[in-house]
Amino acid sequence: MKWSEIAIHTTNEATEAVANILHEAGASGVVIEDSGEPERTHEDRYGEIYDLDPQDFPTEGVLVKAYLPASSFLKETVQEISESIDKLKQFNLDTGKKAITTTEVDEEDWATAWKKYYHPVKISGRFTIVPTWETYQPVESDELIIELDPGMAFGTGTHPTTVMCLQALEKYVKPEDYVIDVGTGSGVLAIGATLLNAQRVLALDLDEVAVRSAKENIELNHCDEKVEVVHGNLLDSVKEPADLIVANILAEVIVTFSQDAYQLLAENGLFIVSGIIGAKKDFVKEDLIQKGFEIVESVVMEDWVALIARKRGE
Ligand SMILES: C[S@@+](CC[C@H](N)C(=O)[O-])C[C@H]1O[C@@H](n2cnc3c(N)ncnc32)[C@H](O)[C@@H]1O
Repeated sequence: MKWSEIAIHTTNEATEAVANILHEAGASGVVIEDSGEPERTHEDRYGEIYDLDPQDFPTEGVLVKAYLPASSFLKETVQEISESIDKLKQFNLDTGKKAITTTEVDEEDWATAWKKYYHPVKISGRFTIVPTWETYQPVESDELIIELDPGMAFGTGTHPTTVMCLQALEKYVKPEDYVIDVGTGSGVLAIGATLLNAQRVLALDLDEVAVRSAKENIELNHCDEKVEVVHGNLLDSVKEPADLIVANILAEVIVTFSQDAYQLLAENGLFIVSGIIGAKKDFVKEDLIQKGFEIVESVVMEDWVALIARKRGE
């Protein structure tokens, strides 16, 4: 699994605000490397003094690093982060050089480090996402727990686009629905639909790694009897009509298969789409209307948009 490391060189005073921006951009964890750190005295939890290697730290200022599952949203996410950092100047915060670099890192480098920062999180009225290595006791009687180890696939469940899809599923999935999840990633939306009592779910992804990860998570959540995971491009291999199609994929990709989605959906069937950066909302909206959908709802979270569209009668 590949991760995108986004490193921002900033100042001490802006560190917390920058870390916050990275969390809001969906980072599962943020690491802070302060140039002053190696000079401080450190004790481990057994009371032994240890030294830090100065080579692991910047020579001046602070490096704030965030890790996100490598995805097609990297360019938009970096742009969003950069704009949010620029806005900090309004609060008279000196953000320093604000040099942003992105690097692809391997699962092995990051796998153990990021888990420290990923904890159970309630993301809607009923859904709580719980990492597999945490124990969690449900608080509400109707709470739905999704256990996840995103491993190498996109979908810690906490990215705004995923959260909006899960919230929409919670609102619109009806028992007995046949649901298709296009670009399933970690399988999080397919699991969500199953927990909401969808009759059957088809989860599709073009990435073999995502297909493996989705299968593992679906089994972990005891949803494998209802969910079929298939390796494939968008809706190319699908013939059977669906009641609801959900896709958290880039705007440019949504418009390439919105016609297929329309044809596959039963009358009044719903097409829930996210992965749309704010500036592309009208572009997707107009495409969906032109293909025969009516927009039922439009939801915004941070810089991202989700649209819920209904297939109008022929
Ligand atoms: C942003 S992730 C969404 C993951 C998950 N559904 C979620 O909401 O967290 C997009 C997923 O779409 C998959 N994908 C991208 N292009 C695809 C295509 N042409 N056909 C099928 N899946 C695709 C990617 O591999 C990735 O797993």
